[in-house]
Amino acid sequence: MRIIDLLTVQGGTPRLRLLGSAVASSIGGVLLLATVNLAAEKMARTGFDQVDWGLAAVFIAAAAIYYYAEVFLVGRVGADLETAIDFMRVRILGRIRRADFVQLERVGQQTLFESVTQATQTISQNSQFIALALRSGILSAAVLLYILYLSPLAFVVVAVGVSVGGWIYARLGARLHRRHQEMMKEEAGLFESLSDLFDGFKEIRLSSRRSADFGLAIAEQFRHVGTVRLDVQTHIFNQFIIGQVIFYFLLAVVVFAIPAYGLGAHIDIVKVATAVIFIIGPLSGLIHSLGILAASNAAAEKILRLDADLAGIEDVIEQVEPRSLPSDFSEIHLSGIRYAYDGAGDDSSFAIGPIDLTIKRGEIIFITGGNGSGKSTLMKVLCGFYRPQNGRIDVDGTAIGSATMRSYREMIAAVYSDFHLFPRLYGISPDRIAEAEPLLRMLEMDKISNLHGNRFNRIDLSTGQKKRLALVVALLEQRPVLVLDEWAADQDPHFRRRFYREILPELRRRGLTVIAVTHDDVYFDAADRRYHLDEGRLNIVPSAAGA
Ligand SMILES: Nc1ncnc2c1ncn2[C@@H]1O[C@H](COP(=O)(O)OP(=O)(O)OP(=O)(O)O)[C@@H](O)[C@H]1O
Repeated sequence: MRIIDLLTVQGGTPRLRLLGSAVASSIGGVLLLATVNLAAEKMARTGFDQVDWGLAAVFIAAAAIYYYAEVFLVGRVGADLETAIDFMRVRILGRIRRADFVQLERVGQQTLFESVTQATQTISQNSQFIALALRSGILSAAVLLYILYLSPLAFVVVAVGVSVGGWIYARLGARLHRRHQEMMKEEAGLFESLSDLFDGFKEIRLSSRRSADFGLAIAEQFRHVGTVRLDVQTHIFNQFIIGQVIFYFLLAVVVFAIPAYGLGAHIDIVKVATAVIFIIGPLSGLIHSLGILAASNAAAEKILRLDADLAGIEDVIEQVEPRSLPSDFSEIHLSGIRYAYDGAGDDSSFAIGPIDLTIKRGEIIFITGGNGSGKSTLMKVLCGFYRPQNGRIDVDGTAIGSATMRSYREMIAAVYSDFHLFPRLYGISPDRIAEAEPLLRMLEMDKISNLHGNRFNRIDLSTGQKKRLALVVALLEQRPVLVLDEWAADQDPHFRRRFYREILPELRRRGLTVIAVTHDDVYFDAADRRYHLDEGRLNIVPSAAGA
């Protein structure tokens, strides 16, 4: 059971603890049953005005054992599962941070999101059902043993009845499970349509025909999901009723069929019937919780599989002792770099290279090229996210490999075209935060957003404004190399001019090396050199033509 694997992920002995308390709870339960049966039998023999205080004391003790074992069991399972989930979440987040970039892209955000949020939620919401299933299973077995003690024949009858009933119930459950899966699929489709509604709100509002058409389609989807859900509810109800009928039928076998064959004289029918009535509770609990347990188990499987997958795609640079690079560099050299998506040699996949490029310290280099020519891909290779299949990157003659990659990445700050602005500054020491003010002024953001401590007081900004804040953060990192991917594309003409004519020269004065992807042909002269990418091939543009 994957849910139990999840429980034991941190080591310790939760299995034993659970089993111990489930056994204690079951002993308490059977003791309650046996005491009531014994007291009833005694009363029938000695008269109804006689109270056996000894048995009453045993009953209270059994009730206390049952109560405390149950409370411990349910509480403990919940606590153990929450601890395990917290542990797994932190471990998975750590693994995501250390994962190989390309392989993480393949895992996809959806899987990560589902496992870290929805799957963990399913488990923690249903933790009590694990305890219930365990306790109900053991208690049912204990009551069956009690019936065996009362009469081997009654035991056989009840065991066969329970097995047949269980089989019918499980068959119904399998059908229910299939319908449930269908319902989940339909609901996922509905969720997608709702996302369309929010993401495409503007487009929908702009066209009344699209809006009406979309409304009809989504209403139809709602109707369909409603029908499937009703069908699932009917299956659940049917299963419940049939389950109850099976038990009553079992009771009827005990009180009618056994005496009918003249076997009643050898069996204490009343005690067996009481035991059968008693076993209905734990058996229904077991069957009910098994369905929910299956969902928790599937969720645990999802989490554990993601954890294992992420462990398998840990970036190699995390597995080796990092080596530092000299703090001052003179040049970064890319030689014979070739990178192809989806593995080398696949003709259908896009590839860049072979690329030769030398970037000298303090230079401003522009990379230009049409849409899909490979500019962002080159930036990802340059930043060390994509490992080229051929070629190498050198810093002052030192080849960048697994051991030096971390130090190499530490040289680079970047604002990508699909940048993310964190509302908080992470990894920037408090004494550097004071340097943010002049940077915010330089980027004309000081009147719009400021740092309060290490947090921006506003990030509900336009894309161009957010990019300016992202550049502030990149500059606060004080790395020698700055990579900008179409940074100026979202800036207004005034600020675009300021960026190319004032800010870039200022960054050059500060000694930064800037590699910028740009389409702004008016300002190509702001670079020391310009390279043009054409279907993955990089060519220098002679300065007379470009700069
Ligand atoms: N993760 C990926 N897997 C496979 N192919 C990809 C992936 N990302 C990009 N590509 C392909 O690589 C090619 C180059 O993409 P890239 O984003 O580098 O272009 P670009 O020059 O930055 O384009 P744009 O100017 O439109 O931003 C495209 O044809 C794209 O389909």
